[in-house]
Amino acid sequence: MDADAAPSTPGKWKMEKPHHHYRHRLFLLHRLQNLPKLAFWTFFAFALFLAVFLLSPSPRSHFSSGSVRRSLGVSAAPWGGPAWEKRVRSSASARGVSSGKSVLVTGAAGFVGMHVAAALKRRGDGVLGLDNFNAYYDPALKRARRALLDRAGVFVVEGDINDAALLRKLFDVVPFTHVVHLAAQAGVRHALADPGSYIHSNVAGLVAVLEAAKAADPQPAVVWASSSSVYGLNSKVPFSEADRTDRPASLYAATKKAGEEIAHVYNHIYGLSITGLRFFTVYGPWGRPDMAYFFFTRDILRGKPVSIFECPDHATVARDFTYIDDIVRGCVAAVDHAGKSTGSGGKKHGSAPFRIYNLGNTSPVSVSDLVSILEQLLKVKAVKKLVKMPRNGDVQFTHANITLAQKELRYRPTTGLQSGLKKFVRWYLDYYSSSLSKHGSKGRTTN
Ligand SMILES: O=C(O)[C@H]1O[C@H](OP(=O)(O)OP(=O)(O)OC[C@H]2O[C@@H](n3ccc(=O)[nH]c3=O)[C@H](O)[C@@H]2O)[C@H](O)[C@@H](O)[C@@H]1O
Repeated sequence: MDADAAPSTPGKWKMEKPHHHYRHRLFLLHRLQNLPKLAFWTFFAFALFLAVFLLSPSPRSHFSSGSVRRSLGVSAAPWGGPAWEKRVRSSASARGVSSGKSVLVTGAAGFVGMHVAAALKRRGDGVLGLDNFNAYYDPALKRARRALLDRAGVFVVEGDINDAALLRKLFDVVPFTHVVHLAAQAGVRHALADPGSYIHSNVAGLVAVLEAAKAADPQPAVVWASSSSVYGLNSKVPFSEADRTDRPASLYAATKKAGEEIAHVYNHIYGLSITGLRFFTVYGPWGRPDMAYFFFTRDILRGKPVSIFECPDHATVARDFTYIDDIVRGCVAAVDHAGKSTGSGGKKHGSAPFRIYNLGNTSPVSVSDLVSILEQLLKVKAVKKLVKMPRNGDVQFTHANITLAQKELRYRPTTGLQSGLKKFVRWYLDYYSSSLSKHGSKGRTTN
């Protein structure tokens, strides 16, 4: 017996007795007598295995959970074929004498994804988008963002980041230099309702993307979206990258924190260059309808009450709201400063950059001030309800220290909340009213 395999509590196993070849012969005899039975059970086990194999999902959906996909309303679009590959290649090809970057943007039909993809394309990079168009919020808004990218020359492939075969195919067709990974299950409070979707997208999905990047030749550099929410219950302000992030207040935050640790592993083992960006409450035109500034605007216009959270001691709840154009500049700078991955064939050949930056605005504004600005811009008085902050994963306060991003990325936010919201409101009125006139009273929904 292997000494290491022995139990630590003596007397639980009986030591083997001698004369074991005599017992072995008896055992063989017994087996021979039972041969018909044995054949039956072998056949039965094989049939069972075959049935399970045939009924199980194909390897294409290896990482995906069918129920999660269905609950999110994700539809798998067909992909592949010479015409599709041609479109993928052409979208991902850098134009003229640009830096020659070829970037895969995941979550390209999302808020930040659309803006980043458009900005990279504008300056001449090749850009391919990927998005699963799930129904977490109005997919029509995502399709409108896709139409905008389409006009800009960016093809958005419809597919899930958990589809390992699709990712492999994309890397086979295009030697991407960079991946900007923005696909995620966002929203702090929704994690109470659908925890599985956060694990599916932010943990399993991130691993699927890093697996594809690690296996690609050449390996791309990866820039991805973490979140200010990783600071959780940290009370030291402003939040610096070196501060504690081991006390998340929501499952969303926990999955983003897990993502940072997972990213470290892929950098350490496979030599992937990885930059994590901690976004602070990003807002602006083409934003997300699940965010407070967005649905406050809708509710104020409809005369519906808006709930303003406050802490039990009446302390204000505040956010370091950051305008989308500032975030886009931060993302593009992160791409340009990413440095190279060093691995090939799944092996690391030297150390590669591993970085984390805060991208915030550095001036927190209370939620009640946010509502006042909206009232003034919309010229409508809000019906305000002060509500004790529910225990839903929200934290009281966020405030970014951006010294590191300033130094290394030359990141300098320039838009204050008042002027940023002005641009958002202009877009909102235009987007929803033009839709109203096009589609009659049904209009666009902002769910
Ligand atoms: O910074 C981030 O990393 C996160 O920013 C936002 O999360 P959050 O800051 O909670 O943004 P909102 O959901 O728009 O909430 C903004 C503020 O309004 C408050 N709020 C929200 C809803 C409500 O009904 N009333 C209310 O006062 C929240 O407590 C929060 O202080 C995004 O939703 C996350 O996806 C993102 O990762």
